[in-house]
Amino acid sequence: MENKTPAMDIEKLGKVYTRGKEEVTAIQEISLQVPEGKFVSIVGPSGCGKSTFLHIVGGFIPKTRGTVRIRGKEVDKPGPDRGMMFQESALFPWKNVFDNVAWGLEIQGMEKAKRDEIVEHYLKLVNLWDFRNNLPSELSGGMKQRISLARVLAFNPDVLLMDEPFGALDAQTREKMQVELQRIWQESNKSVMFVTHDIDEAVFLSDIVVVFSGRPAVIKEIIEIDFQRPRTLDVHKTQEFMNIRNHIWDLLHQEDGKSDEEGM
Ligand SMILES: Nc1ncnc2c1ncn2[C@@H]1O[C@H](COP(=O)(O)OP(=O)(O)OP(=O)(O)O)[C@@H](O)[C@H]1O
Repeated sequence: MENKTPAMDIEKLGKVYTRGKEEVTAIQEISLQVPEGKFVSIVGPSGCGKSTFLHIVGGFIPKTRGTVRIRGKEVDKPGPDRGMMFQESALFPWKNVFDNVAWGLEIQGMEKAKRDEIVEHYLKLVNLWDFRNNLPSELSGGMKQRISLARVLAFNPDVLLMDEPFGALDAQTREKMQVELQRIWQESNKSVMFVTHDIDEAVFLSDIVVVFSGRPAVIKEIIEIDFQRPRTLDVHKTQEFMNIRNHIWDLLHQEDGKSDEEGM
């Protein structure tokens, strides 16, 4: 059997937060392997530890136990091999779209000609090249998130970590962004770990959906989604999609109250 190094390899990860004298176990123990090029979503009850998990993989917060490897290399702090995207776009309001995407490359010391070429490539990939001279305030929420995505991709990270990136968008824009993200992901060929509250979003986008239990998080189930790509929004109407969605819904509702009660 082929034995390829996974893009992300999380082994026996545990996280305990300390609040004064109190200890909060956010993650009991999670092991997860994300194969190269796959799109993996994480869903789970509110407060179960999804963001904590993603931020540990990103190296933004320290783990208590376990190991995180990106393409076989152990990591415990942020690095250019991991690109992170959040719910809010965090663009510089005083810089135009082009300069927002160029910024990270500029501080890396990349020469201008090369930088300009990369920025043009990614702004075209997210279909916003015509808006390169606009300020973020002149753009819609969906456009801002596409620029954030262009900015992250411009760094050419090995893996993309996304924490509810469409959480602040209206339902229709959100669906359009899912279709766009699928296209961009297929063209860029990255491995993705995507945290969402939205079951439909997870099923539509993913090769694999990982369902977390209530806090402290463990993996409740790993579900493979094998609808053909590229998927269109019509896939929502198929019986198979509805069956998977209902199954995940049942798994999450078995967990009702567990995280919130303890997490208050
Ligand atoms: N800095 C912190 N200090 C102490 N406890 C924390 C800290 N950050 C998160 N927690 C606790 O850890 C648990 C998991 O939080 P986390 O934000 O990872 O969950 P989540 O599943 O992403 O939540 P949501 O779905 O609501 O976004 C919660 O009980 C939260 O209160």
